[in-house]
Amino acid sequence: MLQSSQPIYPVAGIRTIETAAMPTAKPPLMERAGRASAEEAVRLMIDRPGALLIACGPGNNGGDGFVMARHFLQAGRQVVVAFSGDTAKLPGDAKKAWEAWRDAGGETLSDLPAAPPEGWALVVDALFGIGLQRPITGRYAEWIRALNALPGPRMSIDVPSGLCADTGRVLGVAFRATHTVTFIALKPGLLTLDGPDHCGELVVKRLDLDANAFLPAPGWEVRPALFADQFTPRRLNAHKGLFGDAVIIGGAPSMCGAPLLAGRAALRAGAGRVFVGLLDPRAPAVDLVQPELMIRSAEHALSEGQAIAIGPGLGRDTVAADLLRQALASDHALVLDADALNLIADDDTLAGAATRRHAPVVLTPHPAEAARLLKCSPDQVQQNRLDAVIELSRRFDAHAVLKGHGSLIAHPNGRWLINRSGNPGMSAAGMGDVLTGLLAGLLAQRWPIEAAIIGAVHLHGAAADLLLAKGIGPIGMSASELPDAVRILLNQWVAQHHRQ
Ligand SMILES: NC(=O)C1=CN([C@@H]2O[C@H](COP(=O)(O)OP(=O)(O)OC[C@H]3O[C@@H](n4cnc5c(N)ncnc54)[C@H](OP(=O)(O)O)[C@@H]3O)[C@@H](O)[C@H]2O)[C@@H](O)CC1
Ligand SMILES: [K+]
Repeated sequence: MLQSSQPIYPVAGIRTIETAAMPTAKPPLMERAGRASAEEAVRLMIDRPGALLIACGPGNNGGDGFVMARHFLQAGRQVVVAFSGDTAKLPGDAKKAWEAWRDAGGETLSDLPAAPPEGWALVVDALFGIGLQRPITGRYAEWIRALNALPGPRMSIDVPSGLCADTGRVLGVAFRATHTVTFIALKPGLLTLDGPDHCGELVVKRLDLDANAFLPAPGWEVRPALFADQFTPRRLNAHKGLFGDAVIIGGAPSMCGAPLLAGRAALRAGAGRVFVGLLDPRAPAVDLVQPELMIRSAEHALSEGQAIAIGPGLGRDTVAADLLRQALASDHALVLDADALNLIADDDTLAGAATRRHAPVVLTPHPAEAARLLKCSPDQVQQNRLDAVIELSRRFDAHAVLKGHGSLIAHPNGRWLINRSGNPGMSAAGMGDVLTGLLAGLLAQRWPIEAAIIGAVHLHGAAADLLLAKGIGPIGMSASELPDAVRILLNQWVAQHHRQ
């Protein structure tokens, strides 16, 4: 079954939902959060006898930890709680949770104890959640480093402490969880930049709240269910004309590999025909590995096709700029990648032509290209990837994909998504060209623009995950291996969808 997508809220949205739900919530939300954490912890401690350690912080995240500790104490499990703050300064709900823990007979240590000889059954991080305001220093930083050094499973409550829940940045130092239980809904920072490295396995506990009923979700996690409408089985009486023509433009001298990779990906995504227009006058007339690709001069190829992707290996000279101008003037859906993005970043006239286009435009930058387009540094883009992709989409009135782990997609209508497929095997040359080709291939088959973008981004990562599962990578995974995996997945998903 194709799992449905989950909503994503920045911290401000989670706060709005909490504030609306809190007055009537029975049992209170913190009780639900502590209980949900305890249930998840039980699963992680199967076959792990002995004590668990819960490190509690000075806010409500710590409160969740005290509730969780009380559940284990009452169930007769040995649990050790460390809290270095002043209980008198705990916020209301957390103070009640500490009192209930104390009244149940729980003891609170003011420093981390030494681990028992057999190790902890589980280490729980209830130090900071969505209220983290600044980099962690001093005693809390020491605690996090010490906890990270412990063997065995490590669970974070709501957010790994030290991770910014909105951006995925590490503020000072962050707890490295093997499991994270997050409440109400996903948050962007858990899914992009350094978030996935710190969350481990991520589980959402909704606390019996329907978040969308309180506040419509601004963002969504990418899942195949979002583009499954396009999974049409092919009629027996099909012919290539039904599946459209994709056009890839690029390949200046010494850079022909990039558009050829994109072309192969477009074929594997199912395009009826793929034209590759190369700028290099001495380019080979045929791709001997993929002779189905129809290699043309760039000018010639531009007159073909239903969907155009321009940029892989394009170069930035006047010939390239002129081709980009022609592509922008066409009526077709247009994917801009690599040097096409760099040209637009450097030339206001080209940027204006991209922004004013009637047919859809998709920008697919990596962080450095995004920085050039936004006239800032790659670091600034990475500091807040979500804001960056939304700003790109707004500024160019275009669809934007910001690549990198936890790729982000923003549409001109304001909707955004985060993709979770993919792995470090994709940190290799040519992977971006494959994404560009997939997009062109799906657009050529007349997938609606949003479905094509979401589908291409997800397939791209899922194909790499399939290779990884077969032992092909992450080390040494290469871009030319991806298109075959894309084909397998796409056919599987279409068949699966029609069996349901
Ligand atoms: N609200 C609800 O309904 C529910 C909330 N729930 C739970 O509450 C969590 C949010 O709780 P929260 O708002 O109290 O924030 P939290 O993450 O505990 O941290 C705030 C404390 O940390 C401090 N502090 C911050 N940064 C610091 C730093 N770098 N270094 C040192 N101190 C720092 C900050 O101090 P201050 O900035 O005021 O000096 C304040 O004392 C949420 O993630 C979920 O787990 C669930 O129970 C469900 C219901
Ligand atoms: K935490």
